[in-house]
Amino acid sequence: MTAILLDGNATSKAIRAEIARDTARLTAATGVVPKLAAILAGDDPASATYVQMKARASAKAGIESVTYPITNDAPESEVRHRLAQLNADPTVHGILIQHPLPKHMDEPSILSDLSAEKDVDGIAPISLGRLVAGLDSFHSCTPEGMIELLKRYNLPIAGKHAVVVGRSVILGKPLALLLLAENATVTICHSRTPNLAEITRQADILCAAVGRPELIKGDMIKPGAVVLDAGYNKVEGRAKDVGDVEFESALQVASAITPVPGGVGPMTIAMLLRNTLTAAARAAGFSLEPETV
Ligand SMILES: Nc1nc(=O)c2c([nH]1)NC[C@@H]1CN(c3ccc(C(=O)N[C@@H](CCC(=O)O)C(=O)O)cc3)C=[N+]21
Repeated sequence: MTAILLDGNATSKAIRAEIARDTARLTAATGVVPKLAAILAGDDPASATYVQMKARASAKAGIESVTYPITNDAPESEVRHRLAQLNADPTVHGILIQHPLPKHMDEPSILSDLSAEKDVDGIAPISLGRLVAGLDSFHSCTPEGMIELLKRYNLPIAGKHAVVVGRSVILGKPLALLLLAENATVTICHSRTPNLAEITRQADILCAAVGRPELIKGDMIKPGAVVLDAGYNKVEGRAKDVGDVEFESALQVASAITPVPGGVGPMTIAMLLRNTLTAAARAAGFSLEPETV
C-alpha cells in the first residue's frame, strides 16, 4: 500500500483564493483593508524567510502587511513599545510576533501584552486559555491548519485515536485541544516518553510536532493511519527542511500522509491570513457569512 499525499500547497492555494474573494467583499463593503503587522526580532534566517512568505501570501490575498525588524541585541522594551503601538493602532487587525524571540527576552510575558482580538497567531496566553475553557478564540495557525487539512480531505476525526508527539505551546498543546474539540481520543507524547513506538502504533491519526528530524519511522505507524508531519528541521547536507517523520518508510504504511515541504507548512500561512481577515471583519462589524435568501 502506498499512502495518498495530503497536498498542503494545493489546499492552501484553494483556501487563499477563498480568503482573497472574502477580503474583496469586505473591502468593497466597508473600505477596510485587512492589515497584518509582524514583529521580527533577532537574526534567525529561517524566521526572516517565514515572515517574508507570509508577507507575499498576504499581498496576493489583498491583505496589507508590514514587518518591524528588531535587532538581536535590542532591549526587550523595544518589542514591548512596538507591540503597545500596534495594539493601539486601529488600522492594524492582526499582530504576529515571530517565534522564537531572542533568548534574553521574556517571550511569555511579552505575549501576555498582545490584544486577544489581534492575536491572529493564537499564541497569546489569553487565546490559549480561552481554547482550554472552550471559549471562542483565534487558534494557533499550524494546529488549525492540520485540522483544516483533515477536513478538506474528508478524513474523519471524531472517534479516532489521535496521538500527538510534541507538547509545545504553539503546536502540540493546542493541537491536542483542537483534536479533542473534534471528539478524537487524544494521547500526548513527547521527547521523554519512554515507550514512544508502542503508543504511536496505536494512532489512527498520528501528528508529529516534536522537532526531531525523522524520529517517526514506518515501523512506528499503524497500517492505514493518517500521518501529519509538522516538522521543519534544518539538517546539514539536506537542501530542504526535514520532517519529524521518515517519509519513505511511512509512505508504505500510512493511508495518507503530509509531505515536507508542501504539507502542513503552507496550511499555517493560509490560517494566518484567514484569522487576519476574520479580525478585520470583526473590527469593521462586517459579517463574512454568505447571505442566505
Ligand atoms: N509566532 C509564530 N508563528 C508561526 O506560525 C511560526 C513561528 N512563530 N515561528 C516559526 C514557525 C515555522 N513556521 C512555518 C510556516 C510555514 C512553513 C512553510 O510554508 N514551509 C514550506 C516550505 C518553505 C520553503 O522552505 O521553501 C512548506 O512546508 O512547504 C514552514 C514553517 C511558522 N512558524
